[in-house]
Amino acid sequence: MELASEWFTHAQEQAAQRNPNAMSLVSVGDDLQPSVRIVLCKAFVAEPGYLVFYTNYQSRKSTEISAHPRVAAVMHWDALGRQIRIEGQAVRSPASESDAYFATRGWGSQLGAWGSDQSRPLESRDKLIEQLRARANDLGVALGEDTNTLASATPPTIPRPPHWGGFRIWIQAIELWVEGGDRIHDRARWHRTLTAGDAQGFAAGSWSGNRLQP
Ligand SMILES: Cc1cc2nc3c(=O)[nH]c(=O)nc-3n(C[C@H](O)[C@H](O)[C@H](O)COP(=O)(O)O)c2cc1C
Repeated sequence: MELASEWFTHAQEQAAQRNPNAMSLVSVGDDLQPSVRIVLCKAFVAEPGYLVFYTNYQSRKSTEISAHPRVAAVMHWDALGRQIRIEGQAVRSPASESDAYFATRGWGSQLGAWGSDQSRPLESRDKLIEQLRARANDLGVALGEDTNTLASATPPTIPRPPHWGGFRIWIQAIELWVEGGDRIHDRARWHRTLTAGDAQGFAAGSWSGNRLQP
């Protein structure tokens, strides 16, 4: 976990690519159909071993995770020749942590979290703008000509919507992959057991691991 966390930090520092904290996140529906999308990893907590991403709690991914908390994720830094694969279980972050992160976002992103019912059907782009303006109005935020500008000079205080927040992915298995010449890559995988603890965490067993053939 320490090494994986170092890789994650290194990729940010090197600005290895746009969104070096992007990861593909897989969830599974009731019909066992996996679905995948990119989300941004906002924290890599080596001890006790979880990742954090933020999203709409009513989105497809969140609905699937609520019913089936087992997820998989992958990060890939092409310029660095590195990949991290993760399997684990997702639980909602504590509300206080989501509040703290939400408060660091710009007002535009904060408003966006209120304005979009992520993953729901949409009649037209215009309807979305209408919805965004109406919700901004409900929050007492006056927008300018377009939705990217404010009518007032002072940035508004926008609270976190109850339907938006973080998930912690508790890591049960992790593989580090380093690109090698002639496809002779270097792979190692570690795993541990996770036993359900309190609502927001797990009791984790000790890690064991081994190298894998490329
Ligand atoms: C680079 C990039 C970063 C993204 N980051 C997030 C994110 O952190 N959270 C999020 O909910 N969606 C993020 N998205 C959008 C998701 O990929 C996806 O479209 C959205 O979450 C809806 O997914 P769902 O319908 O499966 O729930 C990102 C997309 C891209 C391309």
